[in-house]
Amino acid sequence: MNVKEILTNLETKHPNEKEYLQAVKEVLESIETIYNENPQYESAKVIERLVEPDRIFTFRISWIDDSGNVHVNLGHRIQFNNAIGPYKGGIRLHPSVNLSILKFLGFEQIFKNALTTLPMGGAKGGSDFNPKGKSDTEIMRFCQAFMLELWRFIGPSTDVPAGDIGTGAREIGFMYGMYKKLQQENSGVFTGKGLNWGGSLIRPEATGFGGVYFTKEMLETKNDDFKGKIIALSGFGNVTWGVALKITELGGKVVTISGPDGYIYDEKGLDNDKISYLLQLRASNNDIVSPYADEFPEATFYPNEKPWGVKCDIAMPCATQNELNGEDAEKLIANGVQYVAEVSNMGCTPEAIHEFHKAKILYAPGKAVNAGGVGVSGLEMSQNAMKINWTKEEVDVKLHQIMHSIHVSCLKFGTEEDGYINYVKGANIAGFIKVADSMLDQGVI
Ligand SMILES: NC(=O)C1=CN([C@@H]2O[C@H](COP(=O)(O)OP(=O)(O)OC[C@H]3O[C@@H](n4cnc5c(N)ncnc54)[C@H](O)[C@@H]3O)[C@@H](O)[C@H]2O)C=CC1
Ligand SMILES: O=C(O)CCC(=O)C(=O)O
Repeated sequence: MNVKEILTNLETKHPNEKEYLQAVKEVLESIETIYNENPQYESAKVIERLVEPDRIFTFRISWIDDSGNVHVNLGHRIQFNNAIGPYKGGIRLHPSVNLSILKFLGFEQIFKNALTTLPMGGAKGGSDFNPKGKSDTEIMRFCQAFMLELWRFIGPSTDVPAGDIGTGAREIGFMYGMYKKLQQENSGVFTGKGLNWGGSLIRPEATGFGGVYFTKEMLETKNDDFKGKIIALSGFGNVTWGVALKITELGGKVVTISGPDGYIYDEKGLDNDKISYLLQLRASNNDIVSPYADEFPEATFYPNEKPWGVKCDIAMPCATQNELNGEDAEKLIANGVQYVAEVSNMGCTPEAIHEFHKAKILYAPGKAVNAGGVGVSGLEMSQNAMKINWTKEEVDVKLHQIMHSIHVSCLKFGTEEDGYINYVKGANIAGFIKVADSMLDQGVI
């Protein structure tokens, strides 16, 4: 494989898809050596087949707001690769959604899902619908209209969507309700469902909890733990909530959260009441974090700034892609950061990752750190298929096993000669080998 040549071809074909090209470049650079050492990959054109989605569905969504006005949005589902199992991945509802963003997310999802040890292929979907300021009935009408198009392409053994930015239990409920009405079946076609109708315990917490379990293993490579550590988080959504909850339980202190309007510094740290308040803040649909400082006056709100200038031991981006850049990384390093665990998908830019690697700071990518979310989605699928419910403890044990196994894979493929762990390389190689070998087994299709 000639990485440069493949990237040049992709850039020519998809010139405006910068996030997708960024995600592909990172994976190709990580796997280049192992790929070229195994000529069977080249002769089966594994990479050329892997970098293009199996198919993309794009559709118009028309819906009516509470005042009777008609709105039109675009919806998409990218079914990227199903070599190891049914297509699986979340649905993002955010005005920034476009094909480049969904393709990068779907591409990352292939390797992430492979790392979980469970049989799930990679997919992603979403719409440029903006949930900000919408009423519950408007969200319901949008979700129903979205599903009116998507239902024909998904199914419990074909493609199983779930949540992502802007899609939580409420939206999954509305989408699942419409799917069921159209398909006339009550099956595990979504994950992240409500507990009363087929959901799994711990799925809401799973991305955050899994991220913390993975970070705990990173710390343990240096005989370290969370006790007394200062942690900077971004975002205030589902993932930030789960991460904050588990870190606090393990004795760490979360001092920042953030939103598109700026960041909050809370020197005393988030306690359980403050963490519960995050759920309220997210459910308000205003997408601003500043009300936290009104509710808890000991905290300070810094408008239009990111949280990466504060002094912390561990940084965990939890909001969106490319939210931590090279300059942010330099600031974190100057302030003594020791570990960076990316919980958002592709939260760090290539320049930031370069800075962390150069400074030998342990940095792990989203596809490893946040895989607990889709991991527990896989466990939800298993429970649905068996028509049983596991207890909280049973799910949590399995989530620990999944995160431990991902960490072991990263060590196996990412440990360098001097002992430094390159988690990017480790996660990409481990995920790639499983998918590529499955593609070889199944012939050219
Ligand atoms: N929900 C899940 O199970 C999983 C989520 N993730 C990733 O975690 C991240 C957060 O997702 P959730 O917490 O589920 O979503 P959410 O909708 O609950 O929260 C998203 C947070 O990110 C912030 N945000 C979104 N877009 C932004 C932008 N353009 N600029 C600044 N802030 C922005 C929002 O203000 C909010 O605080 C995303 O990168 C998502 O892809 C990854 C794995 C699973
Ligand atoms: O639970 C899932 O199926 C997917 C969650 C997700 O979208 C992700 O891992 O980025």
